Amino acid sequence: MTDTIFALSSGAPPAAIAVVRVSGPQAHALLERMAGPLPEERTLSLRSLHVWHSGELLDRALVAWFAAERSVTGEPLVELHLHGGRATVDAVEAVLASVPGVRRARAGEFTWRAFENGRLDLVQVESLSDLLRAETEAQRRAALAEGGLSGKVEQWRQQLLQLSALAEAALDQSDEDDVPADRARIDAVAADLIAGIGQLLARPGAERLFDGARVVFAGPPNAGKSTLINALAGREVAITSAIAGTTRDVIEAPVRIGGVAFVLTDTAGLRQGSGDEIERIGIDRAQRRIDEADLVVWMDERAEPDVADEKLIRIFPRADEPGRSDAAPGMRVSAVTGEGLADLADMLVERARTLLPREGEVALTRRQREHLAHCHAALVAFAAEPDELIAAEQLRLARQAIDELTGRAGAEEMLDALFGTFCIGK
Ligand SMILES: Nc1nc2c(ncn2[C@@H]2O[C@H](COP(=O)(O)OP(=O)(O)OP(=O)(O)O)[C@@H](O)[C@H]2O)c(=O)[nH]1
Repeated sequence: MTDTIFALSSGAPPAAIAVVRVSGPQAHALLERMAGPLPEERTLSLRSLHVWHSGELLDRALVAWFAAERSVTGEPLVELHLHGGRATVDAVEAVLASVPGVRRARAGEFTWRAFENGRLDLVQVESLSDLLRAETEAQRRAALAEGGLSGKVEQWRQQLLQLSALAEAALDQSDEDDVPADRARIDAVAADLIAGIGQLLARPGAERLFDGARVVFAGPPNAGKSTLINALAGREVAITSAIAGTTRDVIEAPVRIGGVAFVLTDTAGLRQGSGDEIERIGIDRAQRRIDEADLVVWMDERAEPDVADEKLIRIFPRADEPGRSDAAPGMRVSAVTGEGLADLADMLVERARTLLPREGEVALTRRQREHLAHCHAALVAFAAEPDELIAAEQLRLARQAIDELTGRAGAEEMLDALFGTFCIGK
């Protein structure tokens, strides 16, 4: 029999209220034993909780229970809203744990059960995972929007099933010359699917939102890269010194600016013809970072950047220093006086937003994109395939890709990785 699991789901002690959730076949019986006859379903009711064998009072708490058909886990579920002191929570948990077949939940186990019981599909689990780890406003909104993806995918799956049925019927009829295959309808459904999925694939992905837009600061030794990163980050993240070549490797600082996540990367100064082997390796790495960056803050007024326009931000650093030319290209910035810092921050946010999913729009994670891209490719191959048997195989591949996307066809490793991101009690 399935274990009944419990966990503190919110309000780590000491807190005003600590919610312990209990899910599994014994959940309702446990509540009855502690609190007496079950109150109305899905309604918080005040009850005294007792240790049933000794009669000892555990807490006066708000309790609620949910039938399996209406619970988030798809199992009998109970919530105990306890007074959030350590001793109260410990005492209740100890009583629960003393019952055979009842144990503490592992990380993500409530969500896992919801998935197993068909309450959530994998796309919904991912958006929940994103919501729980959202740290910026943009991430929170995107995770909520992601919730809408599941419905869209289900609609595509239905269309694919319809397409498969049509193609199957056409295959059966192909020997009978007098019955025209419903080719026009097949083409229309396929074209619709290809367009819809293609549109979503063309949008910026969700990973930048969570991983942060990658900004590389590039320029000669002593340009003030590390000092500028520290000023933007509002803390010491990079080593600064007056000795040219201080930053020998790459230092990354995850920061939030204007509600957007960034990773600011300090690179070794791009000095040509450096004699020092270690410094040269640092410079190679810097070049690679520039190639991979979303945005490059170029801090060298004497050299022309070898960086695509759409990711280039040119600044004129250390602008406060006497004798610095007024005619140099780029936005004047001083990490010391603060001149131009707010403008630079605004520009970073503005440029980063063009790389990020638009607010409220569904954005795909890497995993989702991969499966949808497979589905899309199979559909395109299907539409172009004259041989009906090969075309049917392409449709099967498209269906498989969708099923992998929603978790109907399981890839165990991926499930482990995903559920590993949840905390205990979720
Ligand atoms: N006056 C003034 N000095 C600055 C400014 N930014 C940096 N400096 C000074 O310039 C020197 C070099 O700064 P860093 O931030 O270490 O320069 P870097 O580009 O990271 O140097 P490398 O690590 O060698 O590539 C330090 O002495 C800083 O204090 C600025 O805006 N104004």
